[in-house]
Amino acid sequence: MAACLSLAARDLLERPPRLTFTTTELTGAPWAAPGPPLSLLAGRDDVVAWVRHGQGLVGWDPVLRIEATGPGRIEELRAAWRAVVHASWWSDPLVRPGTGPVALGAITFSPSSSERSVLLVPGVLVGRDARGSWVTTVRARGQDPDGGLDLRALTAAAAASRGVPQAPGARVTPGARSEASWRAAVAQASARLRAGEADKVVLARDVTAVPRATGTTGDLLGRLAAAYPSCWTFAADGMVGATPELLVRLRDRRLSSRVLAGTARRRRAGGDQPADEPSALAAWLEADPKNNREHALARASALSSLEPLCSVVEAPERFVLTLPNVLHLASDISGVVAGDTGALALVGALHPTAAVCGTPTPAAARLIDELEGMDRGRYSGPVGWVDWHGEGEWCIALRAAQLAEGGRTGTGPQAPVRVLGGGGIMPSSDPADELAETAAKMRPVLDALGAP
Ligand SMILES: C=C(O[C@H]1C=CC=C(C(=O)O)[C@@H]1O)C(=O)O
Repeated sequence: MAACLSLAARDLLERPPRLTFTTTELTGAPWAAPGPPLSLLAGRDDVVAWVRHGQGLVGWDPVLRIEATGPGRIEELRAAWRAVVHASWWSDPLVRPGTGPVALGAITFSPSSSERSVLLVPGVLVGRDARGSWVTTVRARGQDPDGGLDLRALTAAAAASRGVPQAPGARVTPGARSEASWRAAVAQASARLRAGEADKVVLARDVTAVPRATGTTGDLLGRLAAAYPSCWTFAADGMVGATPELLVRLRDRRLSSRVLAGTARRRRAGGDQPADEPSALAAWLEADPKNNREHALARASALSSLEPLCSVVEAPERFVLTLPNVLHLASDISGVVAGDTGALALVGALHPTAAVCGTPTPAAARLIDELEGMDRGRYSGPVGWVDWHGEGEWCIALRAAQLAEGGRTGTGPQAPVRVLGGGGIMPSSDPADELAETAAKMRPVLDALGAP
């Protein structure tokens, strides 16, 4: 395994590393059967992942880490990745989304976060789409090509797919603030919205989960993906989760985005109480004025950010997205991108959306700074991947957690895990109800850890 080169995006521009990427098609039984790619991460820490419905990308052994902070972080990462691609050689007989040079990244919500925004180039990246599987290996130019990946061993690992171990169980303790103090912040936010400071603000909170036994990031991801197959299960630099919200997908100049805002939580069966019936909850959600107003604001703000960048934008009627823990009002937006705008430039134009910040953006961001009382880190920031010609797929890091030490080897999910969740606050919000909503949004990660 080659050492990982860690560079600030700005410094990298002067002298980008010269990498060689080799994509090879993976054929044969294990690559066609259900199982890979996520099963390849079983037992591993320090991984990257982007998987939905059993397809996507999983990688390990990072060779390059590009870091940026501050208001220019997205643009700096974009420029640095472009410089890396320009300085690289690659061989890619497949030329499909996700083949050839690819970097995965996690970007902070706030420009003033003390955490770093990163793009990571894994030394081994296995991909799978509807047409088949492949692996891309990366080495620094001049590095011994024979020190590369043993394809037979990789295929044997894919064939020996083992089940995901049970969740270890975890103890949950308060994060930056207690539940009572978060409810007080929601009450203050609603009062300030009623006074006209903004239309909507999204407030989040965190809890700390301490697993009761050692586990690995790969196993945690396996449990998340099994429970939430329609969400994007992701991992980059220890930021992990299973998010339902697509910020932007850019493929062949066509853009897609899924805006979510407005939530009904599903209660499980308990005692003699039956579980909530999704169709009844959906009907309630579709008729609820507070949730509809919240969704309309998020949808309008996404459309106004995208319209200047696209030659065509389409946004059919909103619909209800049903997940195991919650239901959301959802709008799918599609468009054709004008000019040569890449995925990271679109991420920069869209972030922060009204689904994670509020509206109008500057007033909502100010309320978050004043009332939330914590650094969100990469939670509710963009997470995703970018390829050699700037296309890719980026979601919003929701239903997510930050593992300690970036999830690096030896610090897997036994070390404290910071789990975060938030909700759109409106003038009429009920603090207790908003708190329960954040708890429902934390369930994916807490269940994957086995927390009660
Ligand atoms: C901020 C979160 O969810 C956002 C996305 C969907 C619905 C939301 C809501 O109804 O409040 C939030 O805007 C979160 O999951 O932490």
